[in-house]
Amino acid sequence: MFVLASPSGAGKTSMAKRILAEDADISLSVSATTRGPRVGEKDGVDYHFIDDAAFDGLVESGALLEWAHVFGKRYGTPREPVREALSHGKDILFDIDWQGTQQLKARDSKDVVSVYILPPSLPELEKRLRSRGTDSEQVITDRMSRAASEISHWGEYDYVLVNDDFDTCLDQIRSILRAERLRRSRCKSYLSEYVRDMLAQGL
Ligand SMILES: Nc1nc2c(ncn2[C@@H]2O[C@H](COP(=O)(O)OP(=O)(O)O)[C@@H](O)[C@H]2O)c(=O)[nH]1
Ligand SMILES: Nc1ncnc2c1ncn2[C@@H]1O[C@H](COP(=O)(O)OP(=O)(O)O)[C@@H](O)[C@H]1O
Repeated sequence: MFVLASPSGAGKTSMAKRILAEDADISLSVSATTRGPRVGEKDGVDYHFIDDAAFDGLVESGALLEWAHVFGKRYGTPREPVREALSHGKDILFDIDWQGTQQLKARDSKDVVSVYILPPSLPELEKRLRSRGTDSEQVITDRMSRAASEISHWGEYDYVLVNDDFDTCLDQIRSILRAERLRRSRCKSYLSEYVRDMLAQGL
């Protein structure tokens, strides 16, 4: 379970899209949300856009692995696609906030790798929110007013990157994925067989 988090506008969704496009071994956990779609966002691809009643239904039936209030809306991770991906040995990428990250880690901290993406500066963060061209002035002001409290959670993450140059940051994310996939604990059964066969073959 690979988590990318950041204050709104720092670039996590753009990074996630590039990783998902180039790496067939990782898929996106598509969250459910009560916020409306932005221009260009597709239902079922970027989010499952649902109303409050439908969200209540998901919470009550236990269909969400975690959920949280963010910017006055609700966002949550459907449980089943995560179980399905993990059962097939696939990695899964989460674009979720610090509350969701804490909930995932509380469930299974060993299998969660978390990355926090910082902006180079607050003015640059605001510039990116504006340049994205998807949010009203009110939404941008609201997100900027919460940036400092969002950023205060950076110390809870395994890796912390500064997204100044896009390609440098993307490459750092790729490196983290590559290294984490090589962790002994994740290759244990394969390595046990490999070492057993190698030793059995002798000199
Ligand atoms: N806990 C939790 N947070 C989520 C989920 N989906 C999205 N978020 C977070 O909600 C926040 C707002 O997301 P969004 O409205 O897409 O705005 P953006 O961050 O500016 O792209 C971001 O911090 C997301 O990472 C989820 O399923 N669970
Ligand atoms: N390193 C970067 N330099 C300049 N602009 C960037 C960089 N990374 C992302 N952006 C732009 O900033 C805006 C916000 O990025 P986005 O991925 O939507 O952020 P988030 O998902 O964290 O809210 C987008 O227009 C994106 O193209």
